[in-house]
Amino acid sequence: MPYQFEDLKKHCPTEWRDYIEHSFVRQLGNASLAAEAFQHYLKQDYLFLIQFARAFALAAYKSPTLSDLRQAKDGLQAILDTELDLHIQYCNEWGISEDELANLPEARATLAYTRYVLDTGNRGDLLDLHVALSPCIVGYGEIANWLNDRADTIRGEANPYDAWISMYESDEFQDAMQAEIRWLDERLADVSPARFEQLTRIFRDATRLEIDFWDMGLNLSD
Ligand SMILES: Cc1ncc(C[n+]2csc(CCO)c2C)c(N)n1
Repeated sequence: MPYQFEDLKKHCPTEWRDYIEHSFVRQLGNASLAAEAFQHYLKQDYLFLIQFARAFALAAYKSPTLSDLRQAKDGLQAILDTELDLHIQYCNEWGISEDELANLPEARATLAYTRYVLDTGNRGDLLDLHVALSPCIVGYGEIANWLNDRADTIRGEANPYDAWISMYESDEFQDAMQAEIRWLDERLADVSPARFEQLTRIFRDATRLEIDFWDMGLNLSD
């Protein structure tokens, strides 16, 4: 049986569930999340996205074909043209300028996750890098869908975090998630069991670092 993206998730079910169904996510959905926690998360996510933009640029650099280049470019473009706009807009509403954002110190969870992905991409090949990036791309799309399926999720003006959910449930992000899964399915089909084990480790580590990122937001840790 050839491997598929789904098999990566099957090899770390507990970590994947702890990431998707994290308390931060539940509270964001039912509008009970403390404003300070969301602010702390979103400010750190601005810094995170700048490093992740570099990781997608690294994927472009490591791309041998035009279609691989396009896949990397789509990720970079989504960060620069869509995702960061939401962060800048929320922060403007709170009176935080972009200059201030750019000069914030990085929390340890931000440093650990972003540098882990960049290092994995630097020393490994394009597949290692895409596997390291996949919990972020696929996870946030899944989180938006998971929240939408829950009865206690509050949508619209009654939830200050509605714009966040809307962004990740949008066709643009859902399509990007599907494109990433297709890209990975095609490459994973050819890997050996030993190589799959290596990739599973990367996937699990990146998923654990996503959990730490939610914890950082909830606990206001720096
Ligand atoms: C900690 C953290 N993890 C994942 C995302 C979501 N995300 C980051 S880059 C990207 C792909 C292109 O937009 C997506 C979906 C985030 N914002 N912050």
